[in-house]
Amino acid sequence: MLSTRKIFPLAALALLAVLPQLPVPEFWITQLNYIGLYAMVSLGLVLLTGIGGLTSFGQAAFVGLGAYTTAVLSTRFGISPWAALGVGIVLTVAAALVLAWLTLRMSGHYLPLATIAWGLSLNYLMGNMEFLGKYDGIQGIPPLEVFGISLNAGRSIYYLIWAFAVLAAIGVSNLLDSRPGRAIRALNGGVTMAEAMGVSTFRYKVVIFVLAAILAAVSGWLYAHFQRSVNPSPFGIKLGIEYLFMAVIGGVGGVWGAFTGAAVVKIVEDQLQTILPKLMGASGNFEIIVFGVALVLVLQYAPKGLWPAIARWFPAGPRPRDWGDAPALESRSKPSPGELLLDVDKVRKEFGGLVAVNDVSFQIRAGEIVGLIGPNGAGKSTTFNLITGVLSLTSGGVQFRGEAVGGLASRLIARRGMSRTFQHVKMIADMTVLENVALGGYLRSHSGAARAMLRLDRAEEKRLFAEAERQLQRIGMAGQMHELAGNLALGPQRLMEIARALCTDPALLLLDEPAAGLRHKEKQALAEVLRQLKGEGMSILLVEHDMDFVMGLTDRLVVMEFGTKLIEGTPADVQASPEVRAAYLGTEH
Ligand SMILES: Nc1ncnc2c1ncn2[C@@H]1O[C@H](COP(=O)(O)OP(=O)(O)OP(=O)(O)O)[C@@H](O)[C@H]1O
Repeated sequence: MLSTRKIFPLAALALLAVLPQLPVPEFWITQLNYIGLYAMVSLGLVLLTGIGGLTSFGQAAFVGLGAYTTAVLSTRFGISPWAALGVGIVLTVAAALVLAWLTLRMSGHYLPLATIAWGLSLNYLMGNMEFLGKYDGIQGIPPLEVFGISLNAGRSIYYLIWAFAVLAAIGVSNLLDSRPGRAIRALNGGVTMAEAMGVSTFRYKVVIFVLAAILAAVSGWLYAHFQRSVNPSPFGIKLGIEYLFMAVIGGVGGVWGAFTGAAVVKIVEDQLQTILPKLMGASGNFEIIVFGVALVLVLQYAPKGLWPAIARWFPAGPRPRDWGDAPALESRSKPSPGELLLDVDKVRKEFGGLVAVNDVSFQIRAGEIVGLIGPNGAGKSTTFNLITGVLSLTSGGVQFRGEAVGGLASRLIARRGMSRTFQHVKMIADMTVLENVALGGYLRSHSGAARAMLRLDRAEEKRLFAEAERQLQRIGMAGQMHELAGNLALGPQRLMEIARALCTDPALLLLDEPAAGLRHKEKQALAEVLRQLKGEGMSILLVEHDMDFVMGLTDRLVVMEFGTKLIEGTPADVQASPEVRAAYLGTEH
């Protein structure tokens, strides 16, 4: 039986295919052509802005690059439009790489500003270069040919436009449901978690920026051969902003939001362009005002855009469990019990004049659970972040399995077998528990974006889901694997983070205040899971504020106060220590 989830896209595809054969007025075919072209560009923005959290106002310039490349090459040099498409894509990738290289390492507003500058300058270039026909542009662009058929009418190029648009949508949705897709979806919540899972966040930012640019350039190429002429006006900053409108109004969270947004904006814009000047009694682009107001309203009342409201009618079922017989992922050689695993040697961190961690040393041997405790502000989290590479050391060193890791990026430390959770849970709230945990298997798998888009990664995906399910079983959460992570209570969310860390196949598990904010019952469940992991031979470093929680659980405790190691010993030693009592009583009660 086909579900409504499957029937809807098939019906939409069938309708798209027969429409030009029906007596539909030419006007609507033209509208649909524009919607397909616009949707491709806003699809790139869904990937870039909605999923990856990066904003670009310069997509119209990439459309222009694709359009002008084919216009120049086909009219001035007689080069085939298909070859010109290849050249356009190469130029686009080169321009996108340069922009990405310059801006993506910087945080904040550099990318939006750089894309505005890029959009303005390219548009200026188009409008002022003799060679590009200045503001008149280039006319006489030949029609496209496919298998000897000339696509010289709206109804014939329609098929090519929509073939590209549908293929792009399928490629992007395949990408989002894959190993690189999970890494891309992790970008939006900041880079720390993704890096801790071994993801090079810079690389994926570049990947989505380049992909979005390619989608825009292909749309521009189709546009040029559909219009048969180009001029600078559709590639300016106004359209750059309009593409963002489309993505936001339709819904930046998913592929079909791009199509919804393109359709709504194109159709409403046309109507407004005829109605508003009549109402106002003057000519002008009054629709911009309406769009501005609409955008504010959408952001206020439907921040996820219009598509999620439509998608409610087609609820997705749980992911079919087809990984039952998938072979296990490869695992690393395990340290032998008692082997020196982590050697923290006089690590120091200064923030300006404040010494947050003052030459702290301790060791962890394989099979131990060590607790790092101390009152608020003692420097526990900073020490933890120094070990995991989130912060750089002022001085001192960290050795892991005999190898110096101090100063390495956190993703390189993760690669060596340290895996962590976070004091404030970091997850992808709109992904299922299973998918969140599968992100932990990132470093144990290899498929890249191209394989994912072509769906060549399914065997590896099965192995990843099988591993994620195994880790969820290990912590007793297999029953919740299909739930959205954001819908879980804090206790299960913290356990899910532990399963995600276990999915990396760690030699050492680092837990940052795992019991913080948990209710008594949830703390008990967590302690039970940690005891069981210890029973299985897992080595754990636990940063914890709650003394009672660590007492019954750890082999050894390192107590910090004011950035310095106060004492190290068994829980009994620590409990009996007058200094520790003073530290806790003095600062807390
Ligand atoms: N990025 C930073 N810049 C400046 N000071 C910082 C920074 N991070 C931490 N500190 C300071 O370093 C000291 C140690 O902080 P840290 O968060 O490591 O303590 P903690 O023991 O983990 O405390 P808590 O239990 O409250 O998390 C504090 O005085 C804190 O204000």
